[in-house]
Amino acid sequence: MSSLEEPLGLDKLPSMSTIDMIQRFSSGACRPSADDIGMGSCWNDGRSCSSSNSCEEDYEEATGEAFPWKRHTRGLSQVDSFGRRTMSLGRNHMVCGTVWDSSYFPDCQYNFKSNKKDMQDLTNKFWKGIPNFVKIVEVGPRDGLQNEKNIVPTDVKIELIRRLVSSGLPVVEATSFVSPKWVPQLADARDVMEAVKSLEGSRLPVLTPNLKGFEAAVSAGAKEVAVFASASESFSKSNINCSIEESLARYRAVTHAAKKLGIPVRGYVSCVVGCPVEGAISPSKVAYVASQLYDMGCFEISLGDTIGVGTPGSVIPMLEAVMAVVPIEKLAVHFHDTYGQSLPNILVSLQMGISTVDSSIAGLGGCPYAKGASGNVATEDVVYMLNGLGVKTNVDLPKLLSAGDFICKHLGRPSGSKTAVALSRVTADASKI
Ligand SMILES: CC(C)(COP(=O)([O-])OP(=O)([O-])OC[C@H]1O[C@@H](n2cnc3c(N)ncnc32)[C@H](O)[C@@H]1OP(=O)([O-])[O-])[C@@H](O)C(=O)NCCC(=O)NCCSC(=O)C[C@@](C)(O)CC(=O)[O-]
Repeated sequence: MSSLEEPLGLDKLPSMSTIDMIQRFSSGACRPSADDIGMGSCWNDGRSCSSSNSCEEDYEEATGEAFPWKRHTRGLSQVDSFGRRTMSLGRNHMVCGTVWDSSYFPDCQYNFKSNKKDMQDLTNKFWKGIPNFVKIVEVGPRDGLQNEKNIVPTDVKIELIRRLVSSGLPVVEATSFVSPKWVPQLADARDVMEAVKSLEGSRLPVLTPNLKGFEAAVSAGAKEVAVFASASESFSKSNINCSIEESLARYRAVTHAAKKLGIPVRGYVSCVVGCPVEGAISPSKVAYVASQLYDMGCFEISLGDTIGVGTPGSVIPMLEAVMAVVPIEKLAVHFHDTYGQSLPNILVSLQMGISTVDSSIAGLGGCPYAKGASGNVATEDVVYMLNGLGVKTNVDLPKLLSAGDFICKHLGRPSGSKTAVALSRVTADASKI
């Protein structure tokens, strides 16, 4: 089967009851232990990886508990505040000449209004496992721009990163120290990193496929890196020109070198539900690669549906297999939106207890070595959904929209974010009144 023709559903994977699993995972069974949260295994003893992360401070302030990324099941005592939560937007945010008025943000207008009893019932039924805070990892400057036909000028990349950082995103993946022959779009990685390395407020990891890339990244000022393996043998070969085992050996060398320097390493697993060549990928393969990355010291494992063929029917069994070998609080999800399945996939991931979500501004993205893959889920759409769920992200939506507007104007095409398109229509209509 061409993996882009049919959605991967339960019939392609071990049979499991979706509802049973959601209930199992939403019952708080996956709550992390107190000493095993966030980047607890990050090498930098004594370094609080959260030190430069303003959202973490807000999170601490909101919950009175130490960050990083401790997941909390929403308790009934929080129901009241949930009902009242809205985005804290000032009025009249300027977005590239557009007036973003908070009264036009639908999630303010349509926030759920109900009595306390109804809210408690709803919370019990559907939202029990959803975390209070979700860490968004913005991958647009890397995953987004690596796939652009026309190479984006360095100063535009730098300005995009600056805007994304100023929107409150806790992590903005800045670029890739890969071979410029393989990805010419990011050949200016050193210049980009040198220009953004002093920006405060967000962590700025970069991709490193081997020791050469790791050393170049560190000498350009990177303080965090990411390695990227695949659950598909064919994709590993086409993306990084080596087998899965060879890639793991390379990444052991990278994590070893990083450990000596106290640099945290994130691990990606791509093709977690489907591969453009091999079709469906078994959850056990994903679990194997994820556990290898975790065992070598990656502080977080991002599970990528690289070609965007997953549905909740295939994502749930995959997550269940990975959660059996890697603690849930160390997992992130990374969905491409080829079939428009990203938001449902994110929602079930949250219900299963995941609290880190990758996304890309304006839905930019795709992998040059994954034919047919479309962009990532748009960050604006993820923030809009999380705002609607009352989940905190600390991201300022108008500033995010402004960043999206900036890059789309540069690229000369409309945003891939439905939220951005809808809100720009709303404000355009309002300005005619
Ligand atoms: C891994 C390699 C380097 C192997 O590439 P290779 O050709 O097998 O490497 P090599 O070791 O034979 O070296 C060939 C040449 O590349 C140079 N080289 C070697 N390493 C580097 C480096 N780090 N930086 C700069 N140059 C490098 C090396 O010095 C040499 O230069 P020459 O002697 O010919 O002048 C190559 O295949 C590569 O760069 N691949 C990266 C492809 C890529 O970035 N793909 C997109 C990533 S997105 C993804 O994976 C999915 C993800 C993470 O987004 C999650 C999801 O969406 O699901």
